[in-house]
Amino acid sequence: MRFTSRVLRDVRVRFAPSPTGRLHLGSLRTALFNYLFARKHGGAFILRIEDTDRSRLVPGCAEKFEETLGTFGLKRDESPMVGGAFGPYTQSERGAIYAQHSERLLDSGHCYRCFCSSERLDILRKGALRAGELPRYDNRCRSVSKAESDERARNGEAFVVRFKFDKQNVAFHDLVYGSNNQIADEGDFVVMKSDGFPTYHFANVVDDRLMAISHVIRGAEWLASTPKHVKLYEAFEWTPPNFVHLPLITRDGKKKLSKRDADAYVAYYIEERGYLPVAVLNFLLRNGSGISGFQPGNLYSLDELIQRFDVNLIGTRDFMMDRSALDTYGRLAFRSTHRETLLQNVAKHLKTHASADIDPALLEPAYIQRVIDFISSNEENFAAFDELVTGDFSFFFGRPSSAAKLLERFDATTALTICDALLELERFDIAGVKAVAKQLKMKPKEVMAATRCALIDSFKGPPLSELFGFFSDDECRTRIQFLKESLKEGSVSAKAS
Ligand SMILES: Nc1ncnc2c1ncn2[C@@H]1O[C@H](COP(=O)(O)OP(=O)(O)OP(=O)(O)O)[C@@H](O)[C@H]1O
Repeated sequence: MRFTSRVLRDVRVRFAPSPTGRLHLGSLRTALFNYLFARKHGGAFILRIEDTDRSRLVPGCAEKFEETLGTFGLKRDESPMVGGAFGPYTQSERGAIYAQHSERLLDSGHCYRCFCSSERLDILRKGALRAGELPRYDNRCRSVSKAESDERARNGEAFVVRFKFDKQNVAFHDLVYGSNNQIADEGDFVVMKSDGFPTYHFANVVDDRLMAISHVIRGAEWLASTPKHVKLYEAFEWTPPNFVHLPLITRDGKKKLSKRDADAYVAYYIEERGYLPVAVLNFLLRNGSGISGFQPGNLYSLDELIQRFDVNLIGTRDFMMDRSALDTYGRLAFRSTHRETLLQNVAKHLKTHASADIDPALLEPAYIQRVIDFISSNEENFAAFDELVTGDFSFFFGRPSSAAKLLERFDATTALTICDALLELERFDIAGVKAVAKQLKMKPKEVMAATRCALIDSFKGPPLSELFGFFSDDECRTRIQFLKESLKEGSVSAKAS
């Protein structure tokens, strides 16, 4: 069944992360698809916080999710912070709603209380595993009479609420994966835990219904649980929403990227490394899935992505995280970003990440502008701001901090002699360096290499003539003088101001 790509009525989608860690690239991709779908069809994009797993809560996460979505321009129409007519949008604040709905299914006979101890469940689980089977509850408490169940609950006995799961006729249609009857059959599943909190499945169904969600767009790891949800909708006599499961970003082609992967955090790429958000979004879509006319290597704005988004084009193949592609988009993003914005972002990143004793003059817009012009005039570009702080272009914002690099190629006496001779120059230019080479009876190439290293702490990099054009004579002298001092002290760790 093809999905008609037109403006639909009453489209409401939700991105529903659990606040158990920072947002990672996989979740961001799923959030992006939700957002594109909502905007494409004139609908609402909702953020719901699914915090029913109390044991894994990380304080502050939910607020950070809102901030991160904002950073990427994924504007929420409703959320815990934005508010909205269907709130509260945090599941832990919806306890009374779940209790009331579980009562409803207890009354209708679709659910029952289960008093089995955790020891008994453990024995069942281990027995199944020993037999090479999937653990499955044996539905024992189904046979406890209503009167006995009420009595035991009144007496304060601990219980969970289970749903009578009939796995017949559970097929459903998914807009990406098509007809589906995958099923994780664990027997009658829990809807309310003994701590009074709902399970993911139950809260999800109740909230999606009460929040009038038209399309459930989430990662494919939930495909196998969807039959449970379908059965819950049936029990409530509700029409299920449309299901749109998305392929997952994997670490290695198999394992789903998750909050436990330290280098998968969105904040790491934006705040630490300094990639522009639009670069990350394009990176996440780089296999073209869901985007009409997608050309790899092109950079698309969020508006263009909305225009091109088509749910029928979402493929079912999982997507491996290959970070090397991110730099390509990083470079494209810098090239296409408005100068003013770029300047502000560079300054902001430097203020946070450069060393505390950085010369304030280096943070002036005019200086940053010169750096950017210099880099782009060399047909080069940076992919992320951290290249200006710790990477190939860091020499613009920090002087060499030791003579270690120079000593990789020159012995200390030769290095010192070259520094002394360079410091005698009135002007720093190629002719001056050649004159020094002649005076020291060295090859010009060698003295040029030493000079470049004194200026930028590297034997590679822009032509020396351009470096002389960029740095003032005073700055060249300061850098060479510093190196001379370090060589004299024999120190390799002295810090430049
Ligand atoms: N690797 C992934 N690729 C694509 N979507 C994902 C990925 N991981 C999670 N999602 C989706 O992102 C949404 C929010 O997920 P959530 O915040 O619970 O992250 P999670 O990584 O699944 O958490 P956990 O740490 O419990 O594994 C869900 O719809 C989920 O299916």
